[in-house]
Amino acid sequence: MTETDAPVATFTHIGEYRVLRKLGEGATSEVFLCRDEFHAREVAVKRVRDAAVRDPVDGRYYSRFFAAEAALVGRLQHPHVVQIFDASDKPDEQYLVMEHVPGSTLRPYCRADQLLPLELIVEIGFKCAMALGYVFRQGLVHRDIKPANILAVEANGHVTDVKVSDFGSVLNLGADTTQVHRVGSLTYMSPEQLDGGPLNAQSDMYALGAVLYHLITGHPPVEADSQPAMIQRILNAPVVPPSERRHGVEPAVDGVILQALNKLPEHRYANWDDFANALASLITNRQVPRGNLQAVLDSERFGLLRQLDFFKGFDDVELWEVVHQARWQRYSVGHKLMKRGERGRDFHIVAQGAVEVLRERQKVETLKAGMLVGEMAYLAPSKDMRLRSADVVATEPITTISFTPDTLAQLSVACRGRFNEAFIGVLVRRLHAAHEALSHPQRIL
Ligand SMILES: Nc1ncnc2c1ncn2[C@@H]1O[C@H](COP(=O)(O)OP(=O)(O)OP(=O)(O)O)[C@@H](O)[C@H]1O
Repeated sequence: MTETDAPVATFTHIGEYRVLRKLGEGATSEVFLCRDEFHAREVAVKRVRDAAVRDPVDGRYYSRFFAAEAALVGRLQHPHVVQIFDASDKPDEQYLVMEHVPGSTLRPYCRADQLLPLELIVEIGFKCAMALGYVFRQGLVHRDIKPANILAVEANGHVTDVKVSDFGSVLNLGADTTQVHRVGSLTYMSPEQLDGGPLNAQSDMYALGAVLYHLITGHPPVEADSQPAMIQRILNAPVVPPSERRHGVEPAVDGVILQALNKLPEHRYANWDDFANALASLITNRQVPRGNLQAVLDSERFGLLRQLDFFKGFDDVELWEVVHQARWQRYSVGHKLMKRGERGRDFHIVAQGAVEVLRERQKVETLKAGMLVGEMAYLAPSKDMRLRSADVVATEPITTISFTPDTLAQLSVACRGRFNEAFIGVLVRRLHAAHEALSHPQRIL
């Protein structure tokens, strides 16, 4: 649903949150943009409609859905999952306070006249698969993945990022309290979910496959005139390959999407990482046409970081922080990344290619992908030690990931901790090598 400019009717506050305007509404609730004065930030507050709670038939279900989502306050912290900051479950005022996502949802992009470029759809799929993998590792199955529940961050009319939202139907695999079964939206629902069978990560995989199918083709994978016919088709009818409905879709894309949509959960992906990797490889293997979205896609950056030794100790969430906070740059052969005698505190990690370290024009070292450049000046305890001691020149085209003390300071404490551990590892290895060289000088001759 798109943002509406409708004036807010009768109330100025929801709890302590000052209402600024309405953002959208769903079947049971309205969502408002509000000001959180205490944290000095704007938040989205989802307020359950009084009528929904009082509904004599479905009211208790709505309360359970609300409780399931409210139980996640502070629990899900992933760049592609909408954060839930706070909740109130007073009977007369039930609301959730969430991170505000500026943009809309993926719903408008399912319209045949508003389809997104293929590479962006695959990139969206990759981010959602990684996010749902994180959610599943917390013991949760979302159960209602659909375009309206994936928020799209938009800037200048373009989708730049996505965040999975609306955990009202979440199934907690580890909880022993009674949970509402048979929830979800029919169009994106897996056969086993329809059957009321046991649910696992594979049910959300089917739903994500159905969302991607809709985004690619402008049609859901299964369509029918009536609900019974729809159920029959979801259970039995083969899905038309996306390539038959959109020009330029390669068989490899069909393969990835149709595997997620397999009627049998055991024939889908074994785990979320496999699904995410299958999507990422469509981009790295150039099986989706490359437009001019951005030089390097986030999924490629993420994939690169995962391969680098320096980031071995980082978990997925921390790697995403690096993807978003670092300055990524490409340089051609001969570019001087650093000059001897210069002062500076930024440092780089070579992500692709190689550089040479030169002293008095003599090569002293070649640094390849995953190695650090300039970290000594960054780590130097005093100003006089911050002079660059060598020239560093690209000998191959390079991609660098760069940080300044300021950008590093914006990372989470956990992520900065990982950097410190990785720095210590590098320094110990260097000390060890110097020690070896001193004790066995012949080895370096
Ligand atoms: N965190 C957010 N930031 C910005 N807009 C949001 C946010 N959460 C929801 N919205 C907007 O509000 C609309 C309704 O939200 P949501 O889908 O969560 O309500 P709902 O009542 O649970 O819907 P339904 O039950 O129909 O799935 C969304 O479609 C979106 O436009």
